[in-house]
Amino acid sequence: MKEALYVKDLCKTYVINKRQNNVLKNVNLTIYQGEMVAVMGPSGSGKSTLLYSVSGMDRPTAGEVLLAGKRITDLKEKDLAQVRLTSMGFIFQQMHMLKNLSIMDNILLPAYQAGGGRSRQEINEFCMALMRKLGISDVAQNDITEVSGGQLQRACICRSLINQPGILFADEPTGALNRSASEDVMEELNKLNQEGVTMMLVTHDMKVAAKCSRVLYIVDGNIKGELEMEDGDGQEKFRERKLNHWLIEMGW
Ligand SMILES: Nc1ncnc2c1ncn2[C@@H]1O[C@H](COP(=O)(O)OP(=O)(O)OP(=O)(O)O)[C@@H](O)[C@H]1O
Repeated sequence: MKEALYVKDLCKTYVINKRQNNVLKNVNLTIYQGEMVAVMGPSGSGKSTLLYSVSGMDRPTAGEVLLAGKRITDLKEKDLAQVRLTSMGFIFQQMHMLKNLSIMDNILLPAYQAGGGRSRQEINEFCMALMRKLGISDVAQNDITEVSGGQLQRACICRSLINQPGILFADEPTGALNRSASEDVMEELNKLNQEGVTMMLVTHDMKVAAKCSRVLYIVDGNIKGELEMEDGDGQEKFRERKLNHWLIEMGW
């Protein structure tokens, strides 16, 4: 299996008023292509910090990160921004969409910014296909205030995929959604994963994590354990029970 993300001895320390807060302490992990990995753990354990540090949204204090075999830890900001734009997709709980643009224009923007070999027509057609796939083509021309939370999150997923990234990072992708919208969004993410999109997502939601192929449990800046979900685990309820037992063992 090919490595999508390789992380070695990753440390992140925040300094506030001369006081050091060692949030990540020598984290090691590998995510293979095609995996869907959930990161769980208590509040303040460093889940979001880990996601931001491995995805180049934030600079780690020490350690190295390889994206599809390429070291990104010491890239200059401009080069790192290009890697983020072209090789990574991001989905957040708070959807960072631009207010004066339509849903479709918000999705298109990163593709126009990235340049590359695709013509505007190719990009537009790809965008339309993504919106059809995620079931939001009928709201393509709506303003971002004229759609539901679930539709907006689907638009964010389209935007995260517009540059065909090697890996998707998501921080509480269903955190702002009600149960039914959350289930729909997870179904879409699962489908994308089955089509080969690699994902790393932070979640507090057991139902969300139970749909992933592997779960990492982080405590106080270290990965305390990991649970592999076997294909044969099949049934949703069975997976949830298996995860629940394991989380209790982890001290959740
Ligand atoms: N930009 C920052 N500057 C200083 N400290 C920060 C910053 N971001 C996070 N921290 C601190 O790092 C620690 C871990 O925060 P982080 O957001 O990674 O935790 P988390 O596990 O994602 O928590 P939650 O589940 O509550 O979202 C916390 O003590 C937090 O206060």
